[in-house]
Amino acid sequence: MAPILKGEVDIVIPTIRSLNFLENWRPFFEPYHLIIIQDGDPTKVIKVPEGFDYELYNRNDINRILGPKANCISFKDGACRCFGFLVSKKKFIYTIDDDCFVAKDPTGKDINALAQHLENLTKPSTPYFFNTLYDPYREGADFVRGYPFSLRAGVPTAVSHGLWLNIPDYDAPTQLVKPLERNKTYVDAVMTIPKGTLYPMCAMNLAFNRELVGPAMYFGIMGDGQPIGRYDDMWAGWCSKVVCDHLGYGVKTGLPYLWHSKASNPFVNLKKEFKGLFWQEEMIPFFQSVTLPKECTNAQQCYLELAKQAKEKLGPIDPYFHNLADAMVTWIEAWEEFNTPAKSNTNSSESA
Ligand SMILES: O=c1ccn([C@@H]2O[C@H](COP(=O)(O)OP(=O)(O)O[C@H]3O[C@@H](CO)[C@H](O)[C@H]3O)[C@@H](O)[C@H]2O)c(=O)[nH]1
Ligand SMILES: [Mn+2]
Repeated sequence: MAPILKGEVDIVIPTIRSLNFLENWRPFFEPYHLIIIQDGDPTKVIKVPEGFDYELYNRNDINRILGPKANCISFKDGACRCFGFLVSKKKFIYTIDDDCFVAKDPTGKDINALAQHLENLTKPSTPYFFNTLYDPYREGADFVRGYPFSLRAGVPTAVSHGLWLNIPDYDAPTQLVKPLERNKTYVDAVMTIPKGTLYPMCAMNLAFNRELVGPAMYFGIMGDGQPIGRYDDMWAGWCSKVVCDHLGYGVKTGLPYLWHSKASNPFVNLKKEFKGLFWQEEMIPFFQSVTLPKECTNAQQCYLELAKQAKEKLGPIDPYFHNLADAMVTWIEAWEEFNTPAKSNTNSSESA
């Protein structure tokens, strides 16, 4: 079978380890283009398994390409992945971590996670009314009795959030008290997260429509030099959900699963997450109450408005939020620069 939407997808991988996991994904990823963000020491040479089509950026490349704007891209945190979203020219992004492997469905068949994400993204979402049989557009399902006919066309899907077998995406305190917990439950469902409901977005197995929501998929300033780490995907998830709700786009969660073989250390994670564990109790109410003016009609405009409101409402918590709001503005400036047709050549350090 021909690979689905071959020319319209980039796979973005942040890595501070190795890319050996790609061997496991070869049958599914080889037809697609990879954007690899090498985090940490830029002098380290990382090997990309033979046969993959890729471009690779290390910190020196990011600094050279973005100049002063490079300070909006995190160092020593998986948040660096959003540089790949910025330089991509494709409609769809699939992003995955380097400690994730192909999972099996209950029949023992290998799951093609990317294919399921593309299926989710190319079919509508239903954020305004919940369908009790979950995704009505899946084969074998439909809208149940009592579902408003006026809403059955759905809305465009902007985000597809996949899940994880084996090691779940727990915060450090939960990991510490449940070191042996493993997720063995495969739930065969895809559902739209209702309008007005936030969720903890994990970037381990995530796909999105870059044209609809790319500017809102900014992973913040985390890691080296920052008081917080590992809240990158949470921040992007809250921002992008608010933007999707405002613009009338859908966010789905559920299938596909992959197999996460956790490589991060919960004690190290606790140090990185510590402030976030407190701050999230104020960040979330901010996102729950934020409203965007009707004049904001695209993701860039929404995101700049969010930056303004975040500075005003979250700034009093800690000076970090002032810097984060400034970085959000820099990100949009970079997005506009890179997403105008004349500025497409980034000269990555390697390509195949
Ligand atoms: O400094 C770093 C640390 C990590 N990376 C790369 O980022 C991904 C995820 O890292 P890791 O597997 O260590 O993290 P987990 O706790 O298992 O995963 C979740 O944490 C999230 C928050 O960052 C992440 O999105 C979740 O999936 C790997 O590819 C690392 O190599 C990095 O580039 N720099
Ligand atoms: Mn991991």
